[in-house]
Amino acid sequence: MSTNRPLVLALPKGRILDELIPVLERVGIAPEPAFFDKKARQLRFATDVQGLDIIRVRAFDVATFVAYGAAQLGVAGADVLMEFDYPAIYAPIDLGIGYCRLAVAEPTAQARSDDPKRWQHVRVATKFPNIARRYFRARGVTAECVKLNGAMELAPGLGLSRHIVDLVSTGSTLRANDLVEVEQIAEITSRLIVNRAALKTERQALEPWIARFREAVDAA
Ligand SMILES: Nc1ncnc2c1ncn2[C@@H]1O[C@H](COP(=O)(O)OP(=O)(O)OP(=O)(O)O)[C@@H](O)[C@H]1O
Ligand SMILES: O=P(O)(O)OC[C@H]1O[C@H](OP(=O)(O)OP(=O)(O)O)[C@H](O)[C@@H]1O
Repeated sequence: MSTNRPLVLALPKGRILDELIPVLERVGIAPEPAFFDKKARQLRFATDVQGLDIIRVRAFDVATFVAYGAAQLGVAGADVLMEFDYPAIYAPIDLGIGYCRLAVAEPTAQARSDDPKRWQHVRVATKFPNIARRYFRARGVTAECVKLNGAMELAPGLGLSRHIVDLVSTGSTLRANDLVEVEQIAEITSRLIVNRAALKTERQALEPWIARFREAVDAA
């Protein structure tokens, strides 16, 4: 079965976007000019490909749009995919962009005497409570997670938690806030994601896109 509605590709509006633009070029998708204007209020964009639109949403919301089938395709960080763990999402291709790592950090002074092997119960401020809980549970540690949407680095200094779980790339945010990475949870890159049900019902339309993204990554 196939439908005539346009395919929707959900892309994150933040930092991954700059790295995505050359990938889109290699795949052969040219969005309408307004897509490149970060100040534009438009959220849905036509492309030079008939029957393919792009939506620009928050990084976490890419996974939600694709999981619910509102978008058939998307690009999401492995951090977002691990946090939601949506069974409806298939993530076939590592695009090799948006590299960072997910880590446990704590104040530099605390790290001098703290021994991670002795942790039994930790309170953690994080944007990723599910990942953090799973990670600590696997280590036999009970984690009480305080969900924040940003600026986790403030939490230890203000007594909200002794540890944070956050994304780190250059490490400059940790350094600027007197924190140090003590454990790495996962290496993160962004993936092409596909709604599993759509892959069955709209296979003919979707499979060529998966192949083109794969070729674009192999050619990079
Ligand atoms: N240093 C980094 N910090 C945060 N995210 C990074 C970093 N490097 C790469 N990433 C990737 O970028 C994604 C965050 O993208 P984006 O900048 O759009 O979101 P945000 O601005 O942090 O969040 P929001 O959309 O809620 O404002 C992460 O999910 C991760 O996969
Ligand atoms: O190691 P670095 O290169 O310093 O990058 C890490 C920082 O970048 C991210 O924050 P972001 O800028 O996305 O803001 P947010 O905390 O509001 O999401 C992340 O949450 C860290 O704070």
